[in-house]
Amino acid sequence: MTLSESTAAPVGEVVLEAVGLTKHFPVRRRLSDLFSGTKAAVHAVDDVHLTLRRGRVTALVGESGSGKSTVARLLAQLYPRTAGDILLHGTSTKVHGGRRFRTYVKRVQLIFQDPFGSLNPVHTVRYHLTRALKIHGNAGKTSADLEAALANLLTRVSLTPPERYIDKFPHELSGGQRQRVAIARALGADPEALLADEPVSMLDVSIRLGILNLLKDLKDRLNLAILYITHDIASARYFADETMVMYAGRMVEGGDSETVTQNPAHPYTRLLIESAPDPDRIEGIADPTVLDRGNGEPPSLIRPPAGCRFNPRCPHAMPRCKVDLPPRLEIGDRDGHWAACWLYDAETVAKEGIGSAADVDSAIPTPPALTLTEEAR
Ligand SMILES: Nc1ncnc2c1ncn2[C@@H]1O[C@H](COP(=O)(O)OP(=O)(O)OP(=O)(O)O)[C@@H](O)[C@H]1O
Repeated sequence: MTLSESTAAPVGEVVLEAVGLTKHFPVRRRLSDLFSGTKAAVHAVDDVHLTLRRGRVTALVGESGSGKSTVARLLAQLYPRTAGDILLHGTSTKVHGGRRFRTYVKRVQLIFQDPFGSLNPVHTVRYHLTRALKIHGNAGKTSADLEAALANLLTRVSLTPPERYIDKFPHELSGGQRQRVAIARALGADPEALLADEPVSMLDVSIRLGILNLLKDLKDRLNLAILYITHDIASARYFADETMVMYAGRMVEGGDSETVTQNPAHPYTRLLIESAPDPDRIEGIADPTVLDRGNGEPPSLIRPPAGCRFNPRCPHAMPRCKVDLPPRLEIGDRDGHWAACWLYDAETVAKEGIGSAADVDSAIPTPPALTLTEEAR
């Protein structure tokens, strides 16, 4: 088997789309819920729209609990969705295990954050990769084909020479090498899309950039569509073509990565960037006053706030923000840059007059240029 290097599909071709994707996890009912007839649920993901294209990385950024991993698991069809749709090459897909699931995961592969947990400690690299190749029909017909395919996979993730790694057990490898094996296993399916859920967050800081560079190389050579999930918005600027920001289960801003990270529009994105570790700030840690200005904690997802979910923390909240959910509004600086924020609706601002987008610029100045954090280096 040879991996389909730079396959014939054009760069930018849409592979996977989330359309109004929603996931509510039911929570155990209390006695009072029984009497009131309410069904409590964690609103983990609400009305998410995103598009993954060949040869492009889309970053999904947000703080812990914002729903990023749930989006990845929904796209991987590991969870049934509450509402919305997942389109693979424009066709609605809903699979529950079995052959249809296998056909789906051949095209869409998930890489987990923990390379320790995702590889079985009692099996060698050879076992893990052979299994992936066989399951997805890429092992060839002869043992020589299989050996060539195994060597090809290990070479593709820069574990060379392959014979040095092929018979090792996971515990004999470093964290970075294990993550490379996990990526090679995903490539064994010869997929079109990779869903990378915080692929470097559990790795030693010194090897993170190597794994991100590997994914970038795979994107280019194999023309893969990559979803890169991270809480580190600086690495999104470095690695992703497009960045989407999530807050409390909803998308709040999106656009090309350079614009979203250098000219963020949504007050939440600005706070996220200001609170990102920055080597230029004292000891490289976040300025504690920054998030204070944002007023505390993310909201309960069992009873999320009405209107914009960021309104209780937003220093610029207007009365309408507490009532009406803001739609995606074009910012106008770059094609495709949008924010779900009433500050970009001239009519609302004129009527409620509390703080226009221009006022936000002076109150929360556009943060300084983001550099790749020490963490991601
Ligand atoms: N199986 C589940 N049952 C109930 N609630 C869940 C389940 N999985 C996730 N949640 C809740 O859904 C919300 C979103 O979680 P999710 O893991 O998707 O966020 P995240 O942004 O990926 O966070 P992290 O970066 O910490 O992984 C959280 O409130 C979480 O507690």
